[in-house]
Amino acid sequence: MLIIQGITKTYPNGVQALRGVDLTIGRGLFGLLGPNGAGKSTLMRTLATLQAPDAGTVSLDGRPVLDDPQAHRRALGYLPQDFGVYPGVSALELLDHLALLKGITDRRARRTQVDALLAQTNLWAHRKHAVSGFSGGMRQRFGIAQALLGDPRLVIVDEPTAGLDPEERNRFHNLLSEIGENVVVILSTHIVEDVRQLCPRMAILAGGAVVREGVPDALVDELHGRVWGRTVAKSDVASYAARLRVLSAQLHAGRTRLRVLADAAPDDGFEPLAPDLEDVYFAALGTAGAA
Ligand SMILES: Nc1ncnc2c1ncn2[C@@H]1O[C@H](COP(=O)(O)OP(=O)(O)OP(=O)(O)O)[C@@H](O)[C@H]1O
Repeated sequence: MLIIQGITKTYPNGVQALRGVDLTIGRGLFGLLGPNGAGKSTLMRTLATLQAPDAGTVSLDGRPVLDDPQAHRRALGYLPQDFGVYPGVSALELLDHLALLKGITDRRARRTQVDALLAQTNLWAHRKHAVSGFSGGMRQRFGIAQALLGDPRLVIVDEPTAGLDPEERNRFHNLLSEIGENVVVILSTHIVEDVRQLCPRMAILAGGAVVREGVPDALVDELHGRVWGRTVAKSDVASYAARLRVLSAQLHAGRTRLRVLADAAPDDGFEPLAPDLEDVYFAALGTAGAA
């Protein structure tokens, strides 16, 4: 169990990236959803003990994390947003090296673990190839292999599926959900679909604060009867947006499909829609999604 209380962070340039974040996160995949700049990476780096917050506490299984980062790091796996690798070094060599850095000094134990992780992440056949030449999906799977070194109790993955093609993304999802059976996994992302597919619990972060938290299906149910749709001419979108709470405005065959949040049909042209997680996301952000 990971308990985050009152985490705040203001950068030296005055940007208040986190404004008192409280979250309690149990075993399994937890989705942390938020737009660019919401503070997700700042929170992930804080949990990874790579930067200190101005205030707040974090505990993992009852033990304080920020007081003793060194000890905590051994229980932690982290796949950062930008994962750099040394050019020309094979997956096997690099993973072995990272295992050593993580304190797995016994040669035999290290080899056993490295081999098992390369197999688990479906990279065994590529173990002698340079990671720098891997495809995006293989690289991210390697990122998971290194994050799992040392059997961490908490695994943090920051925007891991950006740039992956659908097949690679699927494969990566399966790997993540497998891992989530045993440990706390925090998946930070701006992709609603990732959270919908993978996470039994989630939170939405916006402007450095948690604006929504819970079970995705329950959050969707709360919007039942409040989401309305209408197809309009592109030129009319602005006038609808001025008087209604537009959740999203998406082009469809040259016209615009509006999804609106309202307690009753705004006018006769609107039909009731089944809410989805994207509606929850945009309702929480209080802004319209991309047209
Ligand atoms: N080192 C830094 N110095 C100053 N400001 C920063 C720094 N890192 C992040 N910020 C600012 O803090 C805010 C939160 O950034 P953060 O990277 O945590 O958000 P994010 O939700 O992860 O977004 P993204 O998906 O774009 O990474 C942003 O306004 C960002 O510009």
